[in-house]
Amino acid sequence: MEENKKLKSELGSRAVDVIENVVGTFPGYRRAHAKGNGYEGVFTPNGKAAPITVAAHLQNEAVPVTIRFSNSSPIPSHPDALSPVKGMAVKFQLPDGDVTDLITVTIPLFFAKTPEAFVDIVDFFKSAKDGFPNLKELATIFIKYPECKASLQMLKEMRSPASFSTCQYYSIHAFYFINADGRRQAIKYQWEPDAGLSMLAKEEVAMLSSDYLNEDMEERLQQGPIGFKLNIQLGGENDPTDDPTVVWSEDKQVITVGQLSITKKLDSFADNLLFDPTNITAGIECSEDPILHFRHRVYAVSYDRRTHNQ
Ligand code: HEM
Repeated sequence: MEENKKLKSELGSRAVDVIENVVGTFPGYRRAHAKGNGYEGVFTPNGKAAPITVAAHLQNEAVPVTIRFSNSSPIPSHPDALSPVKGMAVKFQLPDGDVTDLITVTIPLFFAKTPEAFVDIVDFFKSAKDGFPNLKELATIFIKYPECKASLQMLKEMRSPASFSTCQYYSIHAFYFINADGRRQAIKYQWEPDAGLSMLAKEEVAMLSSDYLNEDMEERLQQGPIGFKLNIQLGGENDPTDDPTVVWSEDKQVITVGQLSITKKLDSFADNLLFDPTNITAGIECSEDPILHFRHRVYAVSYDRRTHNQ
């Protein structure tokens, strides 16, 4: 048991090491989603989740939130347009003083089903990054991990968004909601933008500054708050709860459970905040997804290094 725990913890460091091997080390920065900005806002639940979860922020009382929008790249100087997947991390401050996190991205599925697959696949990108993608190795990756193809294909087709506020964001992982009777319901989260979806053509992106997303948010916030609906998708019997490489079908029941209103950019954003997808409150449980649990260890390693100026 102890041995198993140690191996798992080592794999967490190994995941951060492989990222650093591919892109380099940027002391003080997150090892993924390195460039981002903080905002504050309010989340107002509409009570529709109350029959299926006792989670405090999903009842009837509005709660303050801290939000971090980010580029997915581990390179902090990467221009916004070069990093099509965007992140939205939300920390809800609960009435009892506790916090709960919800981390989402603009792609609905992930490329790895297990921690080992993540390490192998990212390791492969080292050869691609050196300018000589080893095609034999790529073929081996596809044979060993065919499930990675769907997300890599989607990634290839993704365009840069007009704004952080015009993207739909997905939790990718499933979670369980637990109600007052102890009943469990599998769910996935989505943030739906009030502004609607808007992506840019390649020619439009070429005209923009490397920091255009931050500038866009500042301009929009001068006009008023930025809104998102929090939706949950209810999982059925055949929807996998342990596999982030698979999306649940679109016709699944989707319920809006609350409204986020982002009001202000945080000037002195304490970037030593840690958003952890397994940091959840009573009424919510992690699914069996091994990637979800692995992220807890990886983020702790990244946090430890960046807060020790490594
Ligand atoms: C094996 C899988 C994954 C690994 C190894 C990984 C790695 C990392 C690392 C090292 C960080 C920086 C953590 C920190 O220093 O605070 C990070 C941040 C982040 N990751 Fe992941 N990640 C994985 C899967 C995912 C998935 C499936 C999502 C989809 C929701 C995701 C979304 C994000 C976001 C949005 C952030 C930025 C959070 C913030 O703003 O603080 N990651 N990831």
